Amino acid sequence: MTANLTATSAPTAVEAVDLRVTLDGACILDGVDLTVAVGEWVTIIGPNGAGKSTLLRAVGGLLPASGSVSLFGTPSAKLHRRQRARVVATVAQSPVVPPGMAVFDYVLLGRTPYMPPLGRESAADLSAVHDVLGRLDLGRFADRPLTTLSGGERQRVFLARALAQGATLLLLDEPTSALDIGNQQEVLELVDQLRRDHGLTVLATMHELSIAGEYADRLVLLAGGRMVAAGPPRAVLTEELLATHYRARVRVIDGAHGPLVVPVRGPAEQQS
Ligand SMILES: Nc1ncnc2c1ncn2[C@@H]1O[C@H](COP(=O)(O)OP(=O)(O)OP(=O)(O)O)[C@@H](O)[C@H]1O
Repeated sequence: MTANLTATSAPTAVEAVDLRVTLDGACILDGVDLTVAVGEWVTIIGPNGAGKSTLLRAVGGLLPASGSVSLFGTPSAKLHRRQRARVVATVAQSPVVPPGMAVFDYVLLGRTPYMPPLGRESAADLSAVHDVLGRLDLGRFADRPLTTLSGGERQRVFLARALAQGATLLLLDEPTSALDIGNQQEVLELVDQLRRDHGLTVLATMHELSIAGEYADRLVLLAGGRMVAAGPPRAVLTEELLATHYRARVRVIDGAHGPLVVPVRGPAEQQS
């Protein structure tokens, strides 16, 4: 089991203990302990295949895992699907977009946990969607097919659906992977603002290390299904840890909002 990540005595949004996931006979998560305080932003980093998405999905109850997960003090196993959906919203790496579906209808899907089975949306559901579209400056896109939006606009719609769900824990799997650098910053600033305005808790995965460190309160470094480091960005984004676990040659520079990780080439003789 890896070291516990408990950093504060604040109420916890996520408490995962000895989380293990085996898929097709392969051990993908190998005993991970993770605590995320209410209102905190924790980002999971690590090389390709480290188990980042698997950890996020296990926390969200989207795949079977052994060990235990509690969400806001309630064992996740005791939450029915609809109850869990009111607490935690997941934005997948590439959400499936039903062809031709308009933005409004897509965001309305976020209200499913509040609708009776086979029932229709209520006035409160419609009002919640209008509200969230307004807050995210998406009102003008309401009738547009989602597939016609740009990557950045679409990412805002995915967040809108998660917010319409009313959940206070956001699980974001590489929320910026399809975005240019400007849109990356815009989307992450938006998440941070929503976090501050609405007391959301954020657990994300990310490959952009400098950006990960600028926005997260704490980073978790996964490698081979194990947590190999965790703590404030300055403690995790070190040249030594990144060389060991990413096999990356980098320089880490002090930035105003956290360490900045700059990839550097090796000496010329090593490149031929
Ligand atoms: N159904 C499955 N059967 C066997 N192995 C699987 C299955 N699903 C995922 N894996 C493996 O689990 C490992 C972890 O996958 P995961 O997607 O969690 O990694 P990741 O850290 O998010 O990777 P990336 O950064 O590339 O997105 C990978 O080696 C992947 O091939």
